[in-house]
Amino acid sequence: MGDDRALVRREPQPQPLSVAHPPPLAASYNDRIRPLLDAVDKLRNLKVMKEGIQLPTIVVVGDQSSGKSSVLESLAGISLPRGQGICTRVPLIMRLQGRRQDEIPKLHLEVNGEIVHVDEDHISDAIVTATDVIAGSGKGILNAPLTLVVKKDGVPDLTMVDLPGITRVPVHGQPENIHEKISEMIMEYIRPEESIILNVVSATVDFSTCESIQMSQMVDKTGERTLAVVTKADKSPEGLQDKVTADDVNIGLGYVCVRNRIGEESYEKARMEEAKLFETHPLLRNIDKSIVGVPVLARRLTQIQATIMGKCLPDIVKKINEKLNANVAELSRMPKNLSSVAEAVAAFMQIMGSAKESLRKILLRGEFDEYPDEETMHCPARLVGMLNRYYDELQNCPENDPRTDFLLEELKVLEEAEGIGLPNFLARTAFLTLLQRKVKAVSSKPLCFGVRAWDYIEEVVIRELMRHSENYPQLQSWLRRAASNLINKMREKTRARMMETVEMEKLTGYTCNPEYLAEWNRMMTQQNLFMQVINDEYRPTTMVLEGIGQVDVRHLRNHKQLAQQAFDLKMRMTAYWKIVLRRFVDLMALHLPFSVHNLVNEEMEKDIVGELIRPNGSGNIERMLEEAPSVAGKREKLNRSVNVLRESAKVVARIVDRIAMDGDYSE
Ligand SMILES: Nc1nc2c(ncn2[C@@H]2O[C@H](COP(=O)(O)OP(=O)(O)OP(=O)(O)O)[C@@H](O)[C@H]2O)c(=O)[nH]1
Repeated sequence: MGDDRALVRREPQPQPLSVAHPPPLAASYNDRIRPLLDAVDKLRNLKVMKEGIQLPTIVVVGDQSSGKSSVLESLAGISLPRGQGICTRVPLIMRLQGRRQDEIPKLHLEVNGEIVHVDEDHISDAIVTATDVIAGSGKGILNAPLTLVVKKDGVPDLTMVDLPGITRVPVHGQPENIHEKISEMIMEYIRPEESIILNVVSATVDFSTCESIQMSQMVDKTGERTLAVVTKADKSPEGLQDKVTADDVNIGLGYVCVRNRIGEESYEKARMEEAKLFETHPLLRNIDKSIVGVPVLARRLTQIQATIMGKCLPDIVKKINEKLNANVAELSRMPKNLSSVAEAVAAFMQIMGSAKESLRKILLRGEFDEYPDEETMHCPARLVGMLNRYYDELQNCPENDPRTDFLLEELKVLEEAEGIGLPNFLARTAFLTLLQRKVKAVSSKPLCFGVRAWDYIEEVVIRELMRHSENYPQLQSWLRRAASNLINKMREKTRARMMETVEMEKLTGYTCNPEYLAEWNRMMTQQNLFMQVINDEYRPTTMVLEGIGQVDVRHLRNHKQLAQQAFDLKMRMTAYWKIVLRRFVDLMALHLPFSVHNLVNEEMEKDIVGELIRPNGSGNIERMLEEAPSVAGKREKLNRSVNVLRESAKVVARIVDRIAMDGDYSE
């Protein structure tokens, strides 16, 4: 943008005079704070915020016509654009710097990296022109800041960001979603903890209905970083004192009531009128003098600014260093350009090697230092959780509830298995028949569990392979497919193993676990009581049996003869069934780590590397030789970011040294 555009002639304006005589703060204080402000401004110019490092910032917000521009004009002693609709269409970073009285004021704008010098009379037009350059000449808004530097006698050393005023109804030419876009922009600026919110509200409205107040309450509930400037005290003096004392809207940093310049008044006249108003007006003169007037506002802002800077600086230094180290480390991990097939194969083997090592750590050894906060990657613990749920599912299978129709099934099986023999001799076939039915009822569960477990392992394996191959995106879809095929094979092996287990359990009832006999004996001690209940017609028929729960045995009074044997059969099966279920779970608990071990240590290499290098392969090795544009882009971005952070680290190092020499800045 050229100077000629900024220097559009207009009617001469009344000469803006300094905001306060004498200057609001002692010169020595300004001398001390200036370097800190310069350092933060330099960091802002370096766009360190794009690196995710927040800077302490005073953000000016307010509803439309709240008097936002007038407050900024009062502080800077210059004229800002005014007009219909929104004038501020881009964030305006205002850097105010005090000068000696004998120095001539200097103003310039920084537009898209270019400096445009301008004089006080034409600053308003220059801002309008610069805004058009940045955001186009329509009525739209854009989150691309414009910087205005004002070096002038009597202005406080302050940097503030002025944002578009909140408007509800779009005027002609404004986009329909203007309200949403402005709100988004405001929220982005006021959300960081490092931002101080300067909320401009008019004395003529109820504060609780102000949208800017409602927005700042969303991000600063206690109000500890919100300061309210109440404008138009002259227009609506009634009840103002009560409003600011009651503090219904939780403004933690307090209120400052002001009366801005009206019409074409000079700034000096405006300050005199303001002082007179708060001295003499019957409704305003009793408001505490520490919360009225533009000079007080200037002093409060510089103090707050110094405090927040002192508070944030150590954190900024820490974050810059952390980010710099992380980016340098990431740059060093970026792949070199590969120039031959041999180099590509070596690079691929390295990917496989490091992925395998990570998988050994995560899946087998349970070391999750790479994912301390991600529970899904704490694999052994997740697998144990899955096994526990699997055991619960097996135990709670409704078909195998021992209480439903207590002993009826046993009776039926015993009747069918009856042969010529001694009456108390328990037929083996009866036991096996029952066992087969029970195993059949749960037989789908081991298979489903196998599928679930491998789904989870697949997620982890693919995630690790993708992480280790992120520098070769051209390989990733093939690698994902190859890993998926391999896991399918593993899943199939587990399925075959589980089917075999189910069949084995159906065929033979055996255990060497002494727990079986101990449990059966314990439960059989209830047999006498059970038979008494069956035989004595007058006894209540519900009873609680250990290992079974509460049962009703009324229906068994018609089967007195076989009931005793059926009871025995039930107790054997109950004791044995626990062993069978544990065997299902234990076997899976041994099978899975063994399979994962094989997968990581043998199958992965055999399968995936084998496929990669087989003759007439898919050409993946050749593809590795061409660097993916996304990787080249990433390298460039990292280099840029490292440069910005190195430069920023130098800026903060200088200021930290200076603070060490001068002492605390926030006094
Ligand atoms: N009487 C009086 N009028 C004021 C005061 N402050 C601002 N005004 C007037 O209120 C109107 C709106 O003020 P602006 O400073 O343009 O308000 P704004 O919030 O920047 O407005 P938009 O840019 O439209 O959002 C103007 O006519 C100002 O002259 C004040 O303290 N007293």
